[in-house]
Amino acid sequence: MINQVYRLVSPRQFEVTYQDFSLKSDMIVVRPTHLSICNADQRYYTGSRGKEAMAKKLPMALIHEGIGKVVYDPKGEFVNGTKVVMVPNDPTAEDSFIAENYLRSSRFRSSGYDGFMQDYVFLKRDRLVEIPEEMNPYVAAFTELITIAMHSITRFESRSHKRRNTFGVWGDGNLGFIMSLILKKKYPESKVISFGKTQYKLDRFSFVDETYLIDNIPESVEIDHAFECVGGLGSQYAINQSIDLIVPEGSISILGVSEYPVEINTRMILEKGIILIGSSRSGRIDFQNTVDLYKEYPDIVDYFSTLIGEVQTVTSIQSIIEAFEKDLTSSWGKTIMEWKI
Ligand SMILES: NC(=O)C1=CN([C@@H]2O[C@H](COP(=O)(O)OP(=O)(O)OC[C@H]3O[C@@H](n4cnc5c(N)ncnc54)[C@H](OP(=O)(O)O)[C@@H]3O)[C@@H](O)[C@H]2O)C=CC1
Ligand SMILES: O=C(CO)[C@H](O)[C@H](O)COP(=O)(O)O
Ligand SMILES: [Zn+2]
Repeated sequence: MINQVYRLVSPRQFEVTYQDFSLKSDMIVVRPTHLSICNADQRYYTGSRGKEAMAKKLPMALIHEGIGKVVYDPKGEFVNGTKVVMVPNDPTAEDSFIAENYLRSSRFRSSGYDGFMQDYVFLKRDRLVEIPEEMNPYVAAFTELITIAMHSITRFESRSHKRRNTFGVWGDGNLGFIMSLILKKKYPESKVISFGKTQYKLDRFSFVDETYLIDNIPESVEIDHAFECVGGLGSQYAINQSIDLIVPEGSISILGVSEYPVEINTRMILEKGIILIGSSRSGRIDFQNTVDLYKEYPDIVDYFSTLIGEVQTVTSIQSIIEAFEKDLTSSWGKTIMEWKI
């Protein structure tokens, strides 16, 4: 069958390409229904990813957050119409110690390899996870971002000491909101403190114990473990602030992506014996754990729905551009594309 793939060819410019795909393969065919824009996609769309990376990775279809419906399963295990979340990481090897998303041989969609902006996505059998039939599709669309927080919490749990009285989460955007919410659900007895730059954003974090603007933190505040969900240059300030507020031997999980290296206070990392935990992307197990989380705490999906920002129906390349432009000017939440092209 001939598939249409919508690829970014240069900043703000998409082109359709046609790919022949044999239905005789073992791949499952999924029709995307709801796609969600990540900051990483925006860095390619706007060209801020840097010349070298742009030259190396383009042309490619963007988007690694999305859901769809199964339209063809050669083995018939998935009934046609089954709603699934698609896993963007594509491992080519296994390792007993290194998770699939850290193997250098793995491919990741919309980072040098075509993402979900296609008429149909062809996936290996373990690269999709069924979602609850009745689930809000606009929330389900950004499940991948939720798996990022789930994955980093799994890493934190196996690497940090067990005193978890107080968590500090830096970032008053999408990932900071998701991280704060999951920590509060998983550790109801712990205090969760969210740190941000903008009061009206922090006002949405109604479920945490305390929120602070980063330039107005009382001296008495201290935390056992930190999660940095900021990215860019702001991550430098956030990491250093968390180093200052952390109790010795705590952990700092770093999730924010920075285009350039940032300067951090290594002297105090040493003096306090801090454990730094880098966390990037996620794998199939994190998607399964996230769907299980939706089932265990159905109210969490309602909280996540406050992150639905712009919704754009996509029927043409022009409407893809409109979605990315709206996302750039939106001050809160995720931009979702209803994929009807
Ligand atoms: N590790 C991974 O696998 C993944 C990483 N990411 C990365 O995580 C980062 C956050 O993503 P997302 O939440 O979607 O982005 P957002 O832009 O929605 O959130 C970042 C927020 O942090 C705020 N901020 C800036 N500086 C500080 C500071 N010093 N302290 C506290 N908050 C601050 C920003 O405010 P303002 O806008 O006013 O500056 C913004 O509200 C990005 O770098 C993204 O690329 C995303 C997905 C996966
Ligand atoms: O968003 C992400 C995962 O959800 C990662 O930040 C993204 O994959 C980084 O990719 P790149 O190296 O292409 O910027
Ligand atoms: Zn992402």
